[in-house]
Amino acid sequence: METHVPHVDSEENEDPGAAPYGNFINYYSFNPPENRLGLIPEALLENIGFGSERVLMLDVGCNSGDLSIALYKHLLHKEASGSDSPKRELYLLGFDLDQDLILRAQNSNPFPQNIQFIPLDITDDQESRTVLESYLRKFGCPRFHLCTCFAVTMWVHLNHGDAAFLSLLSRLASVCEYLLLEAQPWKCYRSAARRLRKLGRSDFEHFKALEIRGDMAAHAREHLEKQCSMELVQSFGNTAWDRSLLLFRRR
Ligand SMILES: C[S@@+](CC[C@H](N)C(=O)[O-])C[C@H]1O[C@@H](n2cnc3c(N)ncnc32)[C@H](O)[C@@H]1O
Repeated sequence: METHVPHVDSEENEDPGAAPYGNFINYYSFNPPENRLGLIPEALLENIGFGSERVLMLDVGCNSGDLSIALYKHLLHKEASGSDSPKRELYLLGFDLDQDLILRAQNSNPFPQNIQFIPLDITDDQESRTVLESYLRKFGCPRFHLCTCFAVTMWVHLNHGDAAFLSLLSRLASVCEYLLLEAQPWKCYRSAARRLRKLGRSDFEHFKALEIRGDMAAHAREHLEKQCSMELVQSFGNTAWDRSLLLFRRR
């Protein structure tokens, strides 16, 4: 029997006119957390050497928090099984520029002691530095142990240009020991821009002028390795939307 599933192969096929920063209100109905979680080992934190100590995570552009929370549970699962309380102290700070999405994340947060969601625009240099440093200071940590940035780079790039794309990567590298990055491939940029045009709206401000184009994961890797003292340690493979999940570490 044939089932009719809407043909959605990337978020850019949704209406970017209504969500020009990728701030889709129903994101997880078409890209459920499992799509990414399936590629990420449950024992990731142990594998990268964070034994039983306190671990701080940062999730950049967390939307309504569904993936942040699912990832939090995923990474605790292994150790939590067989005992009532997880052995590890895991804290997660998720932020997004969309206040409504953050409100939803806050209202459905099952672990408010350990997970915090706040509104923040990563392209606001001063504010993001102040807010992230103040969070880290509370824990007496110089950096987050793990920063995740899923499907955000393209939106920063399209809306703010090449320099902002690179400084996003530099900023992330400067605040963490490990960075798990899912950068949207170039074909997604084209469909996001095409879709906007179809809706009769003008292009993303920077789309035509972008010089960084082509293999976006390779560009990100080059910048992180050459300019940010990071190195690629592992690729977890490609998601159903053909995006690679790359893990970098501070050298
Ligand atoms: C496509 S969604 C991805 C959500 C989530 N990271 C995931 O992959 O499941 C992109 C998110 O990035 C957020 N975003 C875009 N530009 C941002 C910025 N400059 N600062 C913070 N968040 C941003 C959007 O509001 C949106 O929620």
